[in-house]
Amino acid sequence: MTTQHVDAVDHIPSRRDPADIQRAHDTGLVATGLYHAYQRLTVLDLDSFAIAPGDRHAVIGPNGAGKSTLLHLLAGSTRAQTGTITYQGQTITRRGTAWRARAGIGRTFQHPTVYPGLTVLDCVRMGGWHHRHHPDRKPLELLELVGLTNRADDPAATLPHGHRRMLDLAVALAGQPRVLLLDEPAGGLTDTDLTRLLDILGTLPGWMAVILVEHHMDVVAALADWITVLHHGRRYFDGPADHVRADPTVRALYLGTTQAGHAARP
Ligand SMILES: Nc1ncnc2c1ncn2[C@@H]1O[C@H](COP(=O)(O)OP(=O)(O)OP(=O)(O)O)[C@@H](O)[C@H]1O
Repeated sequence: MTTQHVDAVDHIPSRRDPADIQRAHDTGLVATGLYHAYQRLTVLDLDSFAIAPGDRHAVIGPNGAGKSTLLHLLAGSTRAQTGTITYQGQTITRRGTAWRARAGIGRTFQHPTVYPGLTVLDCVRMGGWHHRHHPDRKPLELLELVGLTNRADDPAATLPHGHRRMLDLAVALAGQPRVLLLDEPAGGLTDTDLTRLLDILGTLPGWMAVILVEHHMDVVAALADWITVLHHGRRYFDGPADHVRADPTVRALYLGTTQAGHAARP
């Protein structure tokens, strides 16, 4: 792929409506001036990123674009080197993952791991420990949701990859997130689990904000109302999901074809 055209694009501003951004500032999750580098490699350089309750926001882009890094910074598992993150109007830039999880920022992982030695059911209980007196769904209900009822008493470490991914989702939901960060939830799923995932995503409560990092475009299409395209850590494009998915430049960039170097950015 010819990337010169893309590399020349620097800090495309978000097209989000200022009213939506204000709503995100007041009630959602907002990152401003986020920058992260590994040694001398800049992996994320975003002027702003905002999500309000009820938003369904996908982040797509080629491998290495910085998508997971953005989720790590929002979840607190990686400390932002520069920038500010606020949640419900409060600055949380220096808060750790446990604080953010308790506050309502839940996540799944690109490479889900399980608590060693715990059963599948206990993993879900652990995910909801901070709501144990007021669970909105019982752990067994969540296992039923993700299709793992018959594995409840098995050691979680014995689950195959796709089932670990579904368990990871149940663990995240047990934490009753108000903002749910999903890192490639469809990766490696069987068709059956993929169908189940789409069903689950379709039933998430309307007030929940979801940030979806995903390569599987059917999943993006099913969930997202807004898409940000990252490339080399920068916003290459963002807009309503149907506009972004139809855009030939984005398609070319995302698919890694040579057209990306020649098509004009809209
Ligand atoms: N711990 C690390 N140390 C050094 N470089 C890293 C580290 N984690 C990520 N990177 C690099 O940062 C860049 C962005 O990685 P990131 O995982 O955020 O990309 P991504 O868009 O999620 O990619 P993918 O779609 O392949 O998961 C990549 O070049 C990656 O190799």
